[in-house]
Amino acid sequence: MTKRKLVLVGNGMAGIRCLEEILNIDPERFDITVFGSEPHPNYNRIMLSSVLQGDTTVDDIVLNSYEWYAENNIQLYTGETVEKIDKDTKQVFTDKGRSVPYDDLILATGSHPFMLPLPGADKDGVIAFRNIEDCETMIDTSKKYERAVVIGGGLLGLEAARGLLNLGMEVDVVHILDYLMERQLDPTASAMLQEELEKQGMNFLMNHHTEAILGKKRVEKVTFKGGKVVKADLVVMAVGIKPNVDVAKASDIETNRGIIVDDYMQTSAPDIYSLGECAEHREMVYGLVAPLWEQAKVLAKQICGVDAENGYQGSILSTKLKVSGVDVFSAGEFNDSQNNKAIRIQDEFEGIYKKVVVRDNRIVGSVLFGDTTEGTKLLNMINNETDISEIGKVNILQSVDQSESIVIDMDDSEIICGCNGVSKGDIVSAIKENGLASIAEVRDCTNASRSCGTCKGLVGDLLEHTLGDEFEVGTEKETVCACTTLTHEEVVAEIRDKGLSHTREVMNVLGWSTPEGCSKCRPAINYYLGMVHPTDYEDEQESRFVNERMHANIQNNGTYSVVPRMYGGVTNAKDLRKIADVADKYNVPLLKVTGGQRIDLLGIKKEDLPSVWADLDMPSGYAYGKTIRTVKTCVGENFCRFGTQDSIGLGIEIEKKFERLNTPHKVKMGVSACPRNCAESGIKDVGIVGVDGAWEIYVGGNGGTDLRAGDLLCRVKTSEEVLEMIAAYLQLYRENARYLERTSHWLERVGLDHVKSVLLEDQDMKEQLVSRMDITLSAIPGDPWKKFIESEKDKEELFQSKALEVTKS
Ligand SMILES: Cc1cc2nc3c(=O)[nH]c(=O)nc-3n(C[C@H](O)[C@H](O)[C@H](O)COP(=O)(O)OP(=O)(O)OC[C@H]3O[C@@H](n4cnc5c(N)ncnc54)[C@H](O)[C@@H]3O)c2cc1C
Ligand SMILES: NC(=O)c1ccc[n+]([C@@H]2O[C@H](COP(=O)([O-])OP(=O)(O)OC[C@H]3O[C@@H](n4cnc5c(N)ncnc54)[C@H](O)[C@@H]3O)[C@@H](O)[C@H]2O)c1
Ligand code: SF4
Ligand code: FES
Repeated sequence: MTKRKLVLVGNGMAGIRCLEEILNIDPERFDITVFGSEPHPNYNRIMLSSVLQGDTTVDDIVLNSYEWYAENNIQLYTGETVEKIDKDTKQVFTDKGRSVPYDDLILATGSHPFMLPLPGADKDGVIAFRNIEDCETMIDTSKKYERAVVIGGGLLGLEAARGLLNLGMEVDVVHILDYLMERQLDPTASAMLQEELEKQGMNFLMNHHTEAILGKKRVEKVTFKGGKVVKADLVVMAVGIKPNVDVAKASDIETNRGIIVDDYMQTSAPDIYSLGECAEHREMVYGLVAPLWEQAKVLAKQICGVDAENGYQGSILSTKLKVSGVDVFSAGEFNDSQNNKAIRIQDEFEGIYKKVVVRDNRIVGSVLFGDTTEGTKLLNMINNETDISEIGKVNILQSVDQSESIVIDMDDSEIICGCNGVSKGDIVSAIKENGLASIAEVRDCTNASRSCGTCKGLVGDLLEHTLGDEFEVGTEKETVCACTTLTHEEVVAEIRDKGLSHTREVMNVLGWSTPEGCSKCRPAINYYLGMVHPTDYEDEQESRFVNERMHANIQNNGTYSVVPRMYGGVTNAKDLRKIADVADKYNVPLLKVTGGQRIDLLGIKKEDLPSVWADLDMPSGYAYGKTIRTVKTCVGENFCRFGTQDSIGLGIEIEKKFERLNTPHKVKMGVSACPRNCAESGIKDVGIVGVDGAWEIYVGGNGGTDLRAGDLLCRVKTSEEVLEMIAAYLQLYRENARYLERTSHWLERVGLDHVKSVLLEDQDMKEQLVSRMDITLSAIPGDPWKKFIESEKDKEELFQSKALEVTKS
């Protein structure tokens, strides 16, 4: 039987995916010819952001090598554009004068980036961000020039801006509206995103209408309505895309915004089909990859004469911003409306916001910020229209979190990794056939989880489900960040083994992919170096989170909150008067007693911080640090009729001993003098409870998002023993936890039994821990507020230093 001639116009993600599906169904059916305007084989366009951000290379993003085309007998013409189709004689004509006949034709021509028709838009240095060449232009430009302006605060603009920052450029992001990513986020998530990105060093020109691009041959300035002018050596336009309908239009195939197709991807012309960003289905054109996988499946069946059942029914959109250190997910209907109700969780301390939009007991949309682990699961619930009436509404996010059954119940054809179109069936067979045992191995073999990472949880569930007991949760290699392939543990081991002593040295010697590191790895390395070399490492303030560098907590309106130290939560009339005087003098809008029994002065202007500290003349309460925060105490034996122990005395002693100690994450403690637990010792990182003639020590408690009751570590008789056990426990945590891992998570990871075996059964080890803690405590510098009050130079540096502005604090 003679093969049918299939011509594919567009050598991009949608077209080639469809060919792969066709080859799976019936590899002998067609003689295939592919035309692509770009001079490359098919590559993963979505990974261009990662190339720009320095996380991967152009070579690594090729999806189908030239060999793949050859092996499948596909005639590929790269760098050649099809200009016209003759529907009567069934031929295509290219810009190189070639004509090729077809029996079936697929148009997968993608989109053109939208370029604002501004005066000066044709100058050198004005580009889009769509292909490998754009990416290379940005990388080259960053070697010679300093200032970039990105127009458009959508997904593409923000990913481009992050990449340019990584390349060392100063970046202004111009956005026409007053909130970012309005097509994906509600105003709350958008405001949180902007704040995080500002901390990373992005400068936003919100509500700005670009008017012109100035310069001789090359761009030099950008001007805006209202007269504002900014300098620019590079302008990247990221203001949306328009479907590429050029060849369809030139060939009288019906188009609207895109090439109009029916549910079987058939255009108005016989034997001509279309899919991907250029296709318009039920008045929708898509700008994301997930719909392409579904369209490719339908079209492959249709063109191979296999029953495509109901055809393509449209897709629910979901996106995730690919910016290192910022987790943002959005799916479906995310805005409030009359018919929808929303469930929201917002944790301002951890910078987490989760919103699930529900209609008629079905989830119809979601926005996640700060923690996107539930993204793919929620998307599946949206797609499957899961009835949630049986799930307590308030607990829905938790329920989603705990749901193990989603992957089990999924069909083999359902997509686990939307970015790379990898189905459950693909992953399960890869695990079985290749003996894969970790998410990294699945990623290397199937591409699942290679891009945005949202699907990692589901891939892990699948591994667990497929391998059963052979899969150990937590054996996953979790790298510090995308700059390195090393885990936290490996980095610490290398620092110790190789005697590394500076952040830059760690990055150089350990082969970091980015010379400056990023907002995830720099604070972590800074912490590890200080932990390993307690007496001689000079803390690198530039690698600290903004709150830690400013020694105050930045608030949503840009002012700061100031919390002075009150050991054990005890104060006196003199300190209260000073606080009251400061409140009057600086018009402090809010004075608030905190959960840790301190007084918080909120709304302090940045420039007033040193004088407020001077007037208070009290030590810093470190309410902003990855350190010992507070030791909360109950009144205890001095006043309470139930108290049998001096909880206040012990609490103050603990706080004085461990104050200013650097820890992987914040540490909160509590001392209660009886099991009534008025100081909430049961939900503290370290909680002490007085019982008849003894103290019980609880560890790993947490009163935050992941509420956890502490585990009883031991019971000791004296306050000296309490102090010693805390020293050993905290040192064990400091040496073994990953940076930004709370004690509760660390304890769950390593297990209480392990901690007990070290602290209670190995006296030698315990003594060594205590001794290392003593050395560390002896080298802790004095109060930071005092330093700024006493030194004009330090004060100046506080406001001027160009420190790393990092994300989560
Ligand atoms: C930087 C960046 C990051 C992105 N990140 C994400 C993401 O994280 N998640 C996500 O879902 N989506 C993302 N996208 C969008 C995603 O890449 C696109 O939706 C997807 O590539 C569309 O595939 P396509 O095949 O329809 O079009 P394309 O990939 O654009 O392929 C079309 C190809 O056809 C060629 N062509 C056009 N006309 C002709 C012709 N007449 N003759 C020959 N060849 C022709 C074009 O040159 C092009 O190579 C991103 C896009 C960019 C630019
Ligand atoms: N992570 C991802 O999923 C990802 C990443 C990059 C790109 N993409 C896709 O690539 C395509 C292109 O992305 P995009 O961000 O350019 O498109 P977009 O349409 O999503 O966003 C464009 C943004 O530019 C703003 N804008 C429009 N005109 C402007 C002007 N004159 N000045 C300033 N701002 C202006 C809009 O308000 C909008 O927020 C989209 O389909 C997007 O979904 C996706
Ligand atoms: S914990 Fe016990 S001793 Fe302390 S205040 Fe409460 S009741 Fe009194
Ligand atoms: S869903 Fe983005 S990498 Fe899998």
